Amino acid sequence: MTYIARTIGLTKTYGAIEAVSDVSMNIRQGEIYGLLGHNRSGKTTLMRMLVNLVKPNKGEIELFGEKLSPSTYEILKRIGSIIEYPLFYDDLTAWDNMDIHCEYMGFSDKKVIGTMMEQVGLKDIGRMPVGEFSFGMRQRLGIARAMITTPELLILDEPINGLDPAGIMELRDLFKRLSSEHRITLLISSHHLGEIEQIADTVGVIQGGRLIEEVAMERIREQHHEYIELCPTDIRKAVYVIEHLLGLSNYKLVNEQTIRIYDQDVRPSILIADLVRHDVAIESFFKRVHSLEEYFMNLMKGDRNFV
Ligand SMILES: Nc1ncnc2c1ncn2[C@@H]1O[C@H](COP(=O)(O)OP(=O)(O)OP(=O)(O)O)[C@@H](O)[C@H]1O
Repeated sequence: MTYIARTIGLTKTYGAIEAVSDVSMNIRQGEIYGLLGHNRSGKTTLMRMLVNLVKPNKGEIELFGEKLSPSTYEILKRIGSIIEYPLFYDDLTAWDNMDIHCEYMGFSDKKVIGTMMEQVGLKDIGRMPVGEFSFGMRQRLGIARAMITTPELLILDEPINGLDPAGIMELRDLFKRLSSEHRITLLISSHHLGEIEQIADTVGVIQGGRLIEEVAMERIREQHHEYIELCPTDIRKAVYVIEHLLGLSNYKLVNEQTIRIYDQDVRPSILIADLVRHDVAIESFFKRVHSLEEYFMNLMKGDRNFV
């Protein structure tokens, strides 16, 4: 397993506040890692430590397999980040802003500006002053700027905050493209469960500075699919009919009264009709939809700050 970034027991305190508490996170190469947590849960502090803007009190950070130290410089060039609100010279065009940034970075290949502007969908409006940009356009320009050095890891703190639905959709597509077409690893923080759920391959849930969960979305989806639960009057007969006459094999006996059917293409009304047709009476029945939201809500113990 190749990890592009790892933290081991990372802790940062500000006076009496433990902003980040014993966090061990693992970001795999090429994935979109969603860091989910409500306000003041420690997301920004964690990200700032990853790029050496804040020094941890305890713990270690490994980037591209190398241990980060206060004097690390070279490996940080392989990372692009927007951790603060991206600032630009508003009177200058997007293109000029990018150009100035290239000079500042000592980066000579300006052709790359065009490529980056195209990737974030701003090529045609590169000559427009940034002051006339919408919030979403500024965010995209910020991402283009963070990508100018073609980073392998892109760290974005709450990039969709304040965007309208169209802007959110555009950024979501951009993130997916950066990950799938350009093989860039992304670490994205958000307090929007729905957003993280849609884009992330791995989700890290941070609460009160602690990483309380780190899990592949695929695993959560596998574990939380829907099922039909029914209590027939004669469970043996019901099992016989379900297995031999209806050909369903993905079921489980929960106890002596209850059966759960996990086959996803079974329509409840048709199942009941089929069972009744084979003389199996049903005493109770319900369809369970265990949503991802429910999973995370349980994890956060009903923390309603998530939307
Ligand atoms: N420079 C600082 N000095 C003192 N306390 C700080 C500092 N930076 C962060 N904190 C505190 O650390 C905790 C975590 O803050 P952090 O900004 O990392 O959380 P966050 O999840 O990014 O929240 P938000 O989305 O509101 O920025 C908060 O209680 C915050 O007040």
